[in-house]
Amino acid sequence: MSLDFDAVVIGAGFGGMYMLHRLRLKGFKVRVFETGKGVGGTWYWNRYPGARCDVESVQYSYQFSPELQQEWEWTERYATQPEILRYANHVADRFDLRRDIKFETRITRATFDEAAHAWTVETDKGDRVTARFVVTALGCLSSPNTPKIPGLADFKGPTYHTGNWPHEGVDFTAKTVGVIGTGSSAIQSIPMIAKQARHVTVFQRTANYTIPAHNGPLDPDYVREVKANYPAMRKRAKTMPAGIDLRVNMASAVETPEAERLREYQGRWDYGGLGFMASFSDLLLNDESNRTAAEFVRGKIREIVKDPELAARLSPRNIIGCKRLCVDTGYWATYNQPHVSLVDVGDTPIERITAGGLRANGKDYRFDCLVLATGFDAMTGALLRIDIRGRGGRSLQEKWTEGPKTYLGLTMAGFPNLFTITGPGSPSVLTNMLPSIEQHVEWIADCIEHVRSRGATLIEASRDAEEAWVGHVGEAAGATLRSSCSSWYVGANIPGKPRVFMPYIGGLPAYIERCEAVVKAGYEGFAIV
Ligand SMILES: Cc1cc2nc3c(=O)[nH]c(=O)nc-3n(C[C@H](O)[C@H](O)[C@H](O)COP(=O)(O)OP(=O)(O)OC[C@H]3O[C@@H](n4cnc5c(N)ncnc54)[C@H](O)[C@@H]3O)c2cc1C
Repeated sequence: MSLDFDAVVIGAGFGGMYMLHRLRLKGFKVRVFETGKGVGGTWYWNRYPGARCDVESVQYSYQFSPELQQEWEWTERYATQPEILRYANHVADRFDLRRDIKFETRITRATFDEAAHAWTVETDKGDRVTARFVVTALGCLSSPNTPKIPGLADFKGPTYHTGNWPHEGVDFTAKTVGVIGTGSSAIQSIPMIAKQARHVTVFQRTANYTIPAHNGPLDPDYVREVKANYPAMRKRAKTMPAGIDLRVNMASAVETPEAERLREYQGRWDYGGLGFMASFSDLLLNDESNRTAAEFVRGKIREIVKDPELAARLSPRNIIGCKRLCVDTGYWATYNQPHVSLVDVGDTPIERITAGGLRANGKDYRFDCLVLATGFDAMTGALLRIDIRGRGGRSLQEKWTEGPKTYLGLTMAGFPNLFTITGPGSPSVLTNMLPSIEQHVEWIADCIEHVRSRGATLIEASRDAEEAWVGHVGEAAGATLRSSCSSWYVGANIPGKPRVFMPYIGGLPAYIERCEAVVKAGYEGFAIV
């Protein structure tokens, strides 16, 4: 059987773009399919006001190409969505990627042919192509979650989802706006929406923790230093649990005297960003330690928000780090403005959306525009929207009824020749995603090359290897406070989704070591045919 492609890659975000480049370098014939009209993935879709990265720009960059690193100039400590999208387009131009990407085409089905050792992939545009390998680069946060609130279709004004924002932008001037959600996208966008809107009403189910970004222009001396040391930074990223240098303080919060502990938190707060969670090494291991950090942030909310009753309602009650920590610019202070109000819908959920607003707590709230900052069906959502059929016609949906099962977050038993970039069971969303993506792409490309070099046509994870890895992922999660906490990491935001801690929490270095050991042992846990 002659195949159309060596590999089909699904998605043209940072994962799919690098996968295409890497496989091409090895001489493979590749076709990428992408739903959007352009490259960039997350940064193509999430165009809401205030969207920006929470990992510093110089580190939220590809690290595989020294030339790319030298030529690209980031302007701010945390780049905005338009700047990151420009970067993605620059990468596509530099490596001439577009000629192998079919845009505006969604993959709807992928079926494994056991006799031919190949996949047949079908699209919503009627394409039907065959390939030896399929690599999904669908993203962990790419399937927007629209909650099933009764009456959503009754709303007469415009409704916007932060994860699928209109490309022409939205002008909220003189409008009243209702925002549902207080996750990361809400925390970034509410201060910006409030700058334009006549009134903003925020509907909050769970208060969230956020740390100031202290964003600003990049100091040219700092950029020069970073550029001079990029190769070292790449190596170092892979030795850090989160894929970035958060300057982890190895001390325990509870064993540190209070004055010193508060100094550490204050220093991290003043510096800003995700490093706050690295103030002490046991914040996610010990309830008491976690409480000291959580209480520090609650104290800050009380300082910033003038109305004590409002400050109390904005103060999170769950553990800090339950969800990915947010990084903001002026979030808490936004609530001091008279035209911004907060409605709690945690204990009494929204009853229904109405033609002119919504009804909650027995009260009607009216607004012109509705913003759904309601997040994503994380990690598995985009994969399960494709009808993927492995051996015996068995679907991925059937395989994952009790939660996702993978070997290394990269492959699945029963689904030969299929690879998942940042799949469930890999560190992915718990890290700076760029080094995680690069490590996956390089591992997958090497693996495919290895199969070819053996004159083989099939590689498949064994059930035993998969079970052992799933067990290890669960054990690692169980050792932290995160596993028992209600968040999208465990699918808690999606009704009916199995409650399983999906990413691998053991850290990037341990994960990379395991992936490399598997290769050294001759692709241990795999059958190569
Ligand atoms: C608002 C926001 C901010 C973020 N900030 C950070 C940050 O600061 N640091 C960080 O490390 N990570 C961040 N992330 C995570 C971010 O998703 C990753 O950093 C990275 O962009 C993921 O790249 P990707 O290529 O894996 O996936 P994505 O960028 O999600 O790309 C996946 C692509 O697959 C396409 N696709 C999906 N299904 C199909 C299909 N069936 N057929 C065809 N195409 C399909 C989608 O259209 C999309 O373009 C953020 C995520 C969001 C949503």
